[in-house]
Amino acid sequence: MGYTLCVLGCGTMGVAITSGVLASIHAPALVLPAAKWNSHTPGTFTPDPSTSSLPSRFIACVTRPESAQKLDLTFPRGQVEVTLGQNVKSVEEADVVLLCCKPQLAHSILQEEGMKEALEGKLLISILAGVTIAQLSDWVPSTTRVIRAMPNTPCRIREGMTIVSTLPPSMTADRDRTILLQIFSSIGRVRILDEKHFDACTALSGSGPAFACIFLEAMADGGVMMGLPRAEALELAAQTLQGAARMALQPGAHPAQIKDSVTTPGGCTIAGLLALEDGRVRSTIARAIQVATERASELGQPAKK
Ligand SMILES: NC(=O)C1=CN([C@@H]2O[C@H](COP(=O)(O)OP(=O)(O)OC[C@H]3O[C@@H](n4cnc5c(N)ncnc54)[C@H](OP(=O)(O)O)[C@@H]3O)[C@@H](O)[C@H]2O)C=CC1
Ligand SMILES: O=C(O)[C@@H]1CCC=N1
Repeated sequence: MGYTLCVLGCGTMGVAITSGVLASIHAPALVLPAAKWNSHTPGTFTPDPSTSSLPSRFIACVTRPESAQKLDLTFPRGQVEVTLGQNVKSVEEADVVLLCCKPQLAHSILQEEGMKEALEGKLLISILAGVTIAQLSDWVPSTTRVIRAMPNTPCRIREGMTIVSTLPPSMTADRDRTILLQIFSSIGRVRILDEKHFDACTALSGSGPAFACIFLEAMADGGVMMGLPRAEALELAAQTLQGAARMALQPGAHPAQIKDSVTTPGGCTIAGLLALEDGRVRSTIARAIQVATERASELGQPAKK
């Protein structure tokens, strides 16, 4: 069942999702760790190994010629139709619309002349931070099925984490559900959560790659301080974080247990851990998630007077 996906606002995330999905179509046999986690972890979506619920045609919308040129160079030749200032026509030609613009632009884009008609009867998946299903539903025709997803940049390498908002009863067993879950499970791990959790998910997994990279860079800096070459320090830090994260995702694993298993009594790990605790690293990181959640809830909302 082929269908057309229109990426309405194809910037960082539009590219990440489209590239990941294209890779999964063109290398479907590749079983990624994220796909394995999906199939082993209760509550996550187990993907259908076939790619039949993935799009057969992609349209990517932007407004600036330089963005269009960049997309033409980014996507493999002929796999994505890049359109410039043609949102309505692109949505008309699509079956499913993936809204990936900035939160503050959603209202004006969805109010463009002819957009309402173009969206009639279609599935609209929004990845916008802060913009609620209620807001989006107000801006589109009543026949448009609106759902939210919160992916992250690792979707580009098919190691994403995507939260999908709880599906309305009308969507629990139908084609929309299959399409939605197949898209995001083809590019990483997927979990369904109530929309009330979306701002926290935006902060934790949406913004999370940035927070993780601060920690990663700091670890590498420490290595450089102690004489390691920069490139090796970065490799050690990244692979170590990846390994620890993958251990933490094993069934029954707990980060405290992993930490304890590294911590030889009287050894160097406990010395380093105490230095981290002196720097209040846990509350600093947790507060970052809190502040980012609060900020996420403001995005796409009318400015306070
Ligand atoms: N970046 C991230 O890690 C994550 C972002 N998100 C959400 O994803 C959304 C996009 O973020 P991100 O990809 O970082 O943003 P970008 O700025 O990279 O992408 C936005 C895209 O929208 C296009 N655009 C702007 N105006 C219009 C218009 N009128 N019509 C059509 N396209 C338009 C831009 O192209 P041009 O300038 O050429 O018009 C650009 O390609 C945001 O809502 C964000 O909250 C969610 C999860 C993670
Ligand atoms: O910073 C932002 O607002 C977006 C949402 C999550 C990640 N990037």
